Amino acid sequence: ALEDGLKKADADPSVKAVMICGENGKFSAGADIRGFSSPKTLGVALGPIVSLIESSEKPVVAAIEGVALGGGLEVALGCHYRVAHAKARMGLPEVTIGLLPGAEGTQRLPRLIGVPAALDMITTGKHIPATEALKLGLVDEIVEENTIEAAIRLANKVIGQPLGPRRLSLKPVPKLPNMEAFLQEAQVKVKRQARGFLAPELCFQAVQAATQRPFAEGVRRERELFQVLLSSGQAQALQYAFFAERAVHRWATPGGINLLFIIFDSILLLSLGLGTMGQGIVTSLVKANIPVVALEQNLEYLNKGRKAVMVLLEREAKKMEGGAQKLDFHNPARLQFTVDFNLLHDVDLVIEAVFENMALKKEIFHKLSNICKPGALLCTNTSALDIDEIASATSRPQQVIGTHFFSPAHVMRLLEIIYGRHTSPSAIATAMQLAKDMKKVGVVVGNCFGFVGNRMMFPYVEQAVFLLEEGSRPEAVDQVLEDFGFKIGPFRMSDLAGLDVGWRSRKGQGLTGPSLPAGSSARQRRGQRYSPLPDLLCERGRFGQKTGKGWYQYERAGGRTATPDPWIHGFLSQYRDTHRIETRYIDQEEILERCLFSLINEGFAILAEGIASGPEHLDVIYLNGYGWPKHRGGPMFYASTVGLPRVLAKLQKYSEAHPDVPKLRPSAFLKKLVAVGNAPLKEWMSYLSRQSPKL
Ligand SMILES: CCCCCCCCCCCCC[C@H](O)CC(=O)SCCNC(=O)CCNC(=O)[C@H](O)C(C)(C)COP(=O)(O)OP(=O)(O)OC[C@H]1O[C@@H](n2cnc3c(N)ncnc32)[C@H](O)[C@@H]1OP(=O)(O)O
Repeated sequence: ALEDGLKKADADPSVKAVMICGENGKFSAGADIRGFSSPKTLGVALGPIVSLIESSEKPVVAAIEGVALGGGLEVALGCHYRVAHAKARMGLPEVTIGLLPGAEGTQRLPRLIGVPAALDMITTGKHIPATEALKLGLVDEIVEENTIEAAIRLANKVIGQPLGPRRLSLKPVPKLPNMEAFLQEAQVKVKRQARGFLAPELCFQAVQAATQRPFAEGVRRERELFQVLLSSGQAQALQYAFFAERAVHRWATPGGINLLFIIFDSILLLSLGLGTMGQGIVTSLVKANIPVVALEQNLEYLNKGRKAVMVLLEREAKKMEGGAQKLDFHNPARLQFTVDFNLLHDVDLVIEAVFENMALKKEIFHKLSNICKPGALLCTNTSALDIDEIASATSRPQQVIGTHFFSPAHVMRLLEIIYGRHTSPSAIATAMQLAKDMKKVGVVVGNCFGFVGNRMMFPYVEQAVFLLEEGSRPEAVDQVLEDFGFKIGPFRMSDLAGLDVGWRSRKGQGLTGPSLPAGSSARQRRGQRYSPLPDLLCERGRFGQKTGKGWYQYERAGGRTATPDPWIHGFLSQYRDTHRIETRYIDQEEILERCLFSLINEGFAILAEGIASGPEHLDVIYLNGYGWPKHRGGPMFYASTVGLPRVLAKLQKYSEAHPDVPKLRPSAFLKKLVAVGNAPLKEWMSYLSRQSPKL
């Protein structure tokens, strides 16, 4: 349509200028991402159309409203002038779906805004607001009112002016005094951050080509690099992740109810407990512009919590400086701190974020149930506790729901939303809307120990520790998983989170500590293999970073630089001698497979039990809450790329070698999917004959 329109305009002498805009207040979100997996649509090349726009003999003005992203912004870059609405956003987000701007954007953008700014936009894919675009010179004008009228005004004004200087392909890339050194440094940074993710590096190479070659040759290079990415599995994984994130917004209860109207504007929210999680939750709520009351049990905790929240909010306000939105946190109507439980009468929604202890939570929910107004929704922030048991302490279990935030709660995007046996659809809808307003990804899951994310994490961590017993070292296991793409491996993660957290939970479950029955075997619990290694470290005061020693040693208590610890190596070998464990060399493949396939196996069990409604839900949880490398699409997508028969065969092999480890025993659902001929991921759920009552 663009091509036809331009040709018509060129041929019609009564047309003096052209304005390009989008429909319904949006310029363009770029190419249809679904089209990248269908070879038919790839024949339509956008680059030549952008060139056609640029070569027009009549001035072409882009009127940018809403978004101009990817191919959409590339179209705008072909125009001779760009006018944007003040609320518009622009960006080249192709890198986030595993690609690079493939319609000459990598060659035009550096010519317009310079290499450093272009490189930043193209390698990160960030969206920038119109105000920033104006400062960078990406747009010529921003308007508060009618963008289209403003663009037409500008078009009329420039009729007859020379177009040569407005054609970006004819401009040289602005020089930097130290271009070579700048590029070298930028490449090192991109490589370091990418950890096996191809697109940022190829984006870099495309921009580098703009600095080294004439425009046409740069475009050729851009196309070559685009093709490399297009055929890489990484682009498919990221595009799957894009749609998976949107699919989790669609949820349904067992009765098929999936949406109720929630009016959320005037909600007053109460956050109960101002520990680390509470502080992050309050910060996120203020950022989402939701009026919030923060309640603590005594003044000492309240003042400590208030101080910490203020530090976080000041930091957030700094980050938002220059943007359209301001953080309003000094206004008591938006944020107040109190120890007065009477304020509970007025709130519409409570998020309880006290210590992870069932007795304490039940006591609090009993109190909430008595004080809060009838319609108020009661959310509990828990990472593993039974929602039904917490709800049983109230007279309104239909309004009790789990909201599992991830630490730090003002940074992490994931919010697991856990419904109990009695939770109503409107409670789920409200929690989902809250997630959206907080700019988080809400994923609705069923109620079981550890819910989805932590339940899948347990076998992964368990395998990592078993590997140490059998002969590996913390740094070897971490290295394999970090090479796979995780930001940090399981042992570095455990040191960061604190080994005492798991220790407390295992004591609570009677797996260690005083409640462990006398005469229990050191390495068996309830007939299954158990490793006491983490408990032994805790007994020696090695809690990780906070004590300066854990699976690694640190420069000091609270230090962050992990160094392999010879003490741990000696301790492990003594442990193996004591328990007569034969030490063997464990290769990288076994480390990777045992950790990942046991996690994936649990994922299949979760799907079969109806705890989550599809593999996309599990993948979105892992991508947004557990640092799973985005370019691998999430654990279940990864399993589909490895091939389910291979995953099954490996689990069978490891399970035979370790018959006392139930989490290595292949799930019946995985076996079924292999038996029906390695069903594609999209069809997995159709092979579950009977939906579990949990759905
Ligand atoms: C003028 C362009 C013509 C293109 C011709 C094709 C030629 C092909 C030649 C290749 C040359 C390369 C071209 C270019 O360099 C490559 C690209 O442009 S890749 C695409 C880049 N764009 C993006 O990555 C944008 C992705 N979208 C978003 O960031 C957000 O969706 C949004 C636009 C900011 C809107 O956010 P929200 O308001 O929160 O809404 P949703 O996210 O829920 O989206 C609503 C709905 O729309 C679907 N959707 C959004 N963008 C795309 C897209 N680009 N392709 C397909 N579908 C898209 C989204 O999935 C939602 O639908 P649902 O999944 O809920 O059904």
